Formats: sequence, structure tokens, C-alpha cells
Amino acid sequence: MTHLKWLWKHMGKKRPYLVAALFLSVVTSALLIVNPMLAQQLIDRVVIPQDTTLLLPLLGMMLVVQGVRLGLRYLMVMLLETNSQECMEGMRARMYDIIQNQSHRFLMKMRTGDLMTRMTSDLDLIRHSVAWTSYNVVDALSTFIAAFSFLMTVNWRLTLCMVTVAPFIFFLSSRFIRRIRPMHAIVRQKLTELSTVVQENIEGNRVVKAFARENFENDKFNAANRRFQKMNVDVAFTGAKFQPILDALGQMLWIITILVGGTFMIQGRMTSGAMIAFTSLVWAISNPLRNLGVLINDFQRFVTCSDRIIEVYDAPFEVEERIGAVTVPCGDIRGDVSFRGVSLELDDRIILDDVTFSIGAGKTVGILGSTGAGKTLLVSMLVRLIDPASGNVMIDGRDVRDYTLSSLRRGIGYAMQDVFLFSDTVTRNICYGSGNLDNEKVRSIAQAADANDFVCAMADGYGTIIGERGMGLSGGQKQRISLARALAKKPSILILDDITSAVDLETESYIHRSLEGLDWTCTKIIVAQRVSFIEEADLIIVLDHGRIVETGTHDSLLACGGYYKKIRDLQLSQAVGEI
Ligand SMILES: Nc1ncnc2c1ncn2[C@@H]1O[C@H](COP(=O)(O)OP(=O)(O)OP(=O)(O)O)[C@@H](O)[C@H]1O
Repeated sequence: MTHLKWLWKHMGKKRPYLVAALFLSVVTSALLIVNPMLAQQLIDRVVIPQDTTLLLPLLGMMLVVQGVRLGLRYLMVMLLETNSQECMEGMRARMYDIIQNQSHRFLMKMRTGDLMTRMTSDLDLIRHSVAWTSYNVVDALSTFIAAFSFLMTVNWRLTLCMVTVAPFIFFLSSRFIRRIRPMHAIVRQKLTELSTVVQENIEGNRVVKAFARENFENDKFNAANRRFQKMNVDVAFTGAKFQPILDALGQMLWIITILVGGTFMIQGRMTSGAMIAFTSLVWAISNPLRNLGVLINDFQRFVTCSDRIIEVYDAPFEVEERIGAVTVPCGDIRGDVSFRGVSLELDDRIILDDVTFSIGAGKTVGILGSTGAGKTLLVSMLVRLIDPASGNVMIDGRDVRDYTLSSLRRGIGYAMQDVFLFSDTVTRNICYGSGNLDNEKVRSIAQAADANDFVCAMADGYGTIIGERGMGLSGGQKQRISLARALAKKPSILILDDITSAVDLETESYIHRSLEGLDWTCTKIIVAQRVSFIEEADLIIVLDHGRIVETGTHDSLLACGGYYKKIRDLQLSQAVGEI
């Protein structure tokens, strides 16, 4: 019932249409009973007395009833189809919105293939329940009740004899539900595994080829494919085991009707018309019972799929906008940045520990540290991709959690370590966060990121489609487009997370000079591997295992002879070696 309540809640404005469609289902099911009733009259009042007075009126009524029923049935199907599609459109949009606003950590945990299955196949099965299972349940119930009520008036003894099979059916159904429900959950899980294998195989195609693991991947896919197929067969077999018993119980109704009804007729306790009414309505009692297996199966599948959707709907947001958060107009962020006692723990591991530093607007801070020291997580707190467990990340003296997410993120340009480009033109990738910029502007930004030359060398220049479905770019080229995208926003705070790891020293030096000469004031937070990229920063911090171990300027850090000096000396000797 909780799943039905959940569905009802999320149907919103579409509820009246569903109610109207199900009402039509009741009416059309009830109309099915009318013709057998008229047939009884035809036998008892026309055929047996051989009096044709009522023949035409009765036949006419039968035709009208059938015509009205078909018309109403068409209306019902149209209502259910449009209603269920619109309902799913709303639910899909809501789910997309939830996924969009969920934290990166949540999305990493869920796996893309899993989320895709929930958004497509699971939602479609819920739609099937709204458009098909719902009216079939109502049909079955109303046909059964209408037929039962009518037959009780014709001959209550025979009717009660017929329903003696009901307890067996209910016992069987409850066993079926217990058996089939966990099986449906496993089917959805196997489908998720299959989708994940396919998705990872496409995304990691280069790795697969480079390591010649095609056969291994084929085996992995075939195994997942087989497990999915086997589980579906198991579900079908389980249903098939119950169905013949349900069918047999349905057939029992015919036997009871003929045996008991025949005896009643011989004893003169029942008319031929009444017997005709019973034989033409046995299906109305037996079909709902026989269809029970299919409907239970469908309903259990609906329960499993809605559980999976509810899990996404109800997942708590790790990063949420505070009530009363302030919106700062675009460009009003000055750029004072400070981290005060920032700590973070993930999966019971301390990732950042009491990180404290400040930098004034327009200044540059360089962050250096070993792999996994926590640099990326630290800078991503400024745009609230993750929040600290304790401490404060402040911009212009206000905690970042006190800004609305959109106004906070509008003021910050972030070039990430893992570059992601959209399947779109170079221009639209660069303008992604800054609206439409004229060609000249885009070109000058690309120049600052040292991207103009290689973009101009492409066949369609700035109109070239790049990204997942577009032209391949080298790692360094992607980094420069990503830098241009961050610069195009003319942000008050610019975060550059290891954006020169894939470019040569000459390009790095060019980008360094460009950043020095930006024509607007902006605080720069630069995570870098190479000391040369951050040596002129106003403040350099060195992170190790989530703690600041050294802090100062280039000269002061060299003077103290710690990790920074060691790295700088190592890089210098490598550079001399290369020359
Ligand atoms: N989503 C996550 N869940 C759990 N742990 C995470 C998650 N993301 C990162 N970590 C862990 O947090 C630590 C810091 O990660 P982070 O990416 O900030 O390191 P980094 O200093 O940027 O490393 P690198 O220089 O290699 O990019 C790492 O040990 C990493 O394993």
C-alpha cells in the first residue's frame, strides 16, 4: 500500500484522469454483464415461449450496449496512456533534477548504469503499472463483483458453490507473492549490472584496447548477460508453475457449473435461461482468478521498481542550500577567501585536518602537495561540491553555505583536474558558464588559455564539435579549453586544479603570463604539481595527508628547507637534466 500511496502522491494533477479512467473501467466491466443478462431474457422470454415480440428490442439493446462499451473502452485506454506518459514525464524530470542536485560523491556511489536503468527501464515499468496493471486489476475486481452479484440473484446456491475455490486461490497467491517479490529485485539488480558493464566498456574502451582485454570484457559482458537472462527465465518459470494451478482452479468453475447447474435443472430448480446466464458468465468469475498470477507478478515488479525510484527520491542531499541563503548579484563577490579550521572525514578516514589560511581579493594562493593529500577536495569546497565536516570556508567574510548555490557558483571559475567537455562546438564549450559571447571575445579568451592556435588549425575552427561524440583532443588541449571555459566567466575567484599537468613547460609559462595579465581583478587558487607555476604566488601552502605542513612565500619556503624546497630542487635538477 505504501508504494501505491507514493505513486498517488507523485501523480499530482493527473489524479482525476486516473480516477476517471478507472471509473470507466468499472462501467465497461459492468456493461459486460448486461449482454448475458439480456441473453437470459432472450432464452426465457423469446426462444422458449416462441414469442418474437421482444426479439428486436432485446437484440437492439445488446448492440447498443456493446457499442457504448467499446466507445467507453477506447476513451479509457486513451486517458490511461496519455495520463501515464505525462505522469512519467513529470517523475523523470523530478528524478533528473534530484540527480543534478546530488553531490558528486552520491553519483560516484550509485554508478551511471544504475541511475540510467532507474531513469528509463524502472520508470517505464511504473508507467506500465499505471497504464495497464491498474485497469486490469479494476477490471478483474469489478467484473468479478458484477458477475457474482448478478449470479447470486439468479441462483445463489450455484454461485456459492462456484466460489468455494476462492480460499485455494488466495492461499496460492500469497505463496506466489512471497516467492516472486525478491526475484524481481534480483532481476532489476542484474539489469543494472548489465548496463554498468556496457557503460564502463564504452567509456573505458581505450583502456580495454590498450591492455588487449577485449576477450576478458566480452566474457564479463556475456556473464552479466547470462545472469540477467537466467534470472528472467527463473521469474518466468516461477510464474509458469503457479499459472497452471490457477488455470485448473478456473476450469473447476466450469465443472461445478455443469455438474451442480445440470443437477438443479434436472430437479427443476433452475430455468434454461438461468443456466445460459451461468455458462455465459463463468468466464467473468474464472478469468479474474486466472489472471491473478499475471497481475500479482506485475504488481510485485511495480513494487520493486518504485523502491528503486524512492531510494533516489529520498536520498539525503549532502550539499543543500540553507534557508535564507543570500543571493549576491553577479560580479559582487570581491574575492577574499579564507579557510578556518576546515576538516573533512570520508568513509571513516580523515581527509582534511584543521586547514586554516586566508588570502585577500586579487591575490594568488598556490597549493602543492603529494598525491591524495586532499588538494582537490579542499578547493572544491569553495563551490560547495562538498562541505567540510567542521570549520568554515569563507568568501568575503561570509560562510559559503550562506550564499545561494547559483550565485556562489556564478562568481567562481573552476577548471577541474578531470576535464569534461560536452559534445558540442568549441565555442559553446568555452561559453558554457558565461552565456553568449561574441566571436572576438571567445577568441581572446582562448588566446589567454593558449588554445587559439590549435582550435584555428581544426577543420571547422571554433565550430568544431569536440567532447565525447566529437573530435578527439589531447589531454593538454582539453585542459586549455577547460581553462578558457573558466576564464570566460570573468570570475572573481579562479580555481585552477592541476590544469597544466598535461602541457609542456613552454605552454605552462605562456598560461602563467596570461594569468598575470588578466584584465580584471581575480583571486587565483592554483593547485599545481610544478613549483614554477606557483612560485610567484602571494601565499603557498603545502598539504600532506590533509594537513598544512608548510606555508609562506616562495622565498620563505626555500629558506626553511622543507618539502617545498625538496620538490623544487628535484624539479630543477630534472629540468637541467632534460636540457
Ligand atoms: N568521493 C570520495 N569518497 C571517499 N574518499 C575520497 C573521495 N574523493 C577523494 N577521496 C579521497 O580523499 C583523498 C584526497 O583526495 P583529493 O582528490 O583531494 O587528493 P589530491 O590531493 O587532489 O590528489 P591528486 O594530487 O592525486 O589529484 C584521497 O585519499 C582520496 O582517496
